[in-house]
Amino acid sequence: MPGQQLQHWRHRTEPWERFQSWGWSLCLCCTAAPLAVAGLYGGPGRAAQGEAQQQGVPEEGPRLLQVAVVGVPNAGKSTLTNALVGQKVSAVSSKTNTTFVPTLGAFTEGPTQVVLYDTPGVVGKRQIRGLDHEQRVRSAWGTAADCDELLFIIDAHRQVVWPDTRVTTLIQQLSTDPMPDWQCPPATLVLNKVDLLMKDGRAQELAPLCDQLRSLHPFGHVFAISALRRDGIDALRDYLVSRATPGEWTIEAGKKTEQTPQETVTEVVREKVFRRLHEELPYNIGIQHESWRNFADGSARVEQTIVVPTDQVRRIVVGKHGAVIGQIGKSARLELTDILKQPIHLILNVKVRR
Ligand SMILES: Nc1nc2c(ncn2[C@@H]2O[C@H](COP(=O)(O)OP(=O)(O)OP(=O)(O)O)[C@@H](O)[C@H]2O)c(=O)[nH]1
Repeated sequence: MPGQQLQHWRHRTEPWERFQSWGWSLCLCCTAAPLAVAGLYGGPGRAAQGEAQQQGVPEEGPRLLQVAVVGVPNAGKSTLTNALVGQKVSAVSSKTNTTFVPTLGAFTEGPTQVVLYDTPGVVGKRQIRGLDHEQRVRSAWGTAADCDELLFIIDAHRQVVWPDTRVTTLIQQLSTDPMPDWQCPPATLVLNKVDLLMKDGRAQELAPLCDQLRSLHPFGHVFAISALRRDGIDALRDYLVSRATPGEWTIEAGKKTEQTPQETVTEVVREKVFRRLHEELPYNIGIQHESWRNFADGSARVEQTIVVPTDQVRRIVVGKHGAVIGQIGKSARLELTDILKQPIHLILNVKVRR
């Protein structure tokens, strides 16, 4: 397809040569597509912009790209959003459906702002379980429909090892009808968790997968990445920057999210709860913000309540002698102190609300 380019993944810590043969096989898999080496993509990359600014080139007007990160549960949407933004804006856990509502994060490069919406995991109509689930899926597609660009992310390792027809069906639906009046924005395919394929020695299976998925939907570009290890993230960022068009920024300059600090605490606490207890917990657990008090030494006391549906779940979350909630609080506090750049004293309560 003219103009299409395949960005391929490059391992940061290993010499490029090691992956060159693999890169060529990807190139061959899409014969009409010129191979663009990660980092050499023709868009206005960071290096070029920095150079322009140094040379005193006058600043252009603002540019904007709104991007929806869409995929099945657990594909790595939140991990990718956080990696692109460069800050935790969305909860990540191995428990599926950690993301309840679209979460917004942004990064800026020179005159360009890229706003990312991390959406709840989408599934086919037949896999929807209950009204709540239907609303989450609908909100994901609704967010995508309003964006300029769609990143459709899949767990490439899983798809190679256990090919899942639900994923391929969803990709087919991108061109048709995930929701009424749907018009798919320009879509990019993101093959995530390539680190696991490398580990299993199955990286060569990415090329046929890429071919198969591109035959189901006319993806403009394909990126193979590891969101967890940040491999391929810079190339994807540069590509998104190159897609922006003139437009006013929607998030204040210098900010990466519109989340209030309270919401950031809630998101981090939620992630830690699900990470620590993923198999044991039901989904209907809420995190409620109670209070925030700043102290003269620059620290803050933040109190939140984990709302659980039964006494049994409360006992699981608290743990023996408070061990579990203690660990959750400690890891959340350390991460929050890092994100919010102020020492956080985190008080977590656990309450039953049926
Ligand atoms: N090995 C590996 N694991 C990853 C990668 N990206 C994400 N993960 C892991 O996959 C799991 C799911 O990641 P999330 O980012 O929460 O996935 P999601 O698509 O947002 O999930 P939902 O919110 O449930 O839809 C987590 O345990 C991540 O650490 C990757 O590139 N490599």
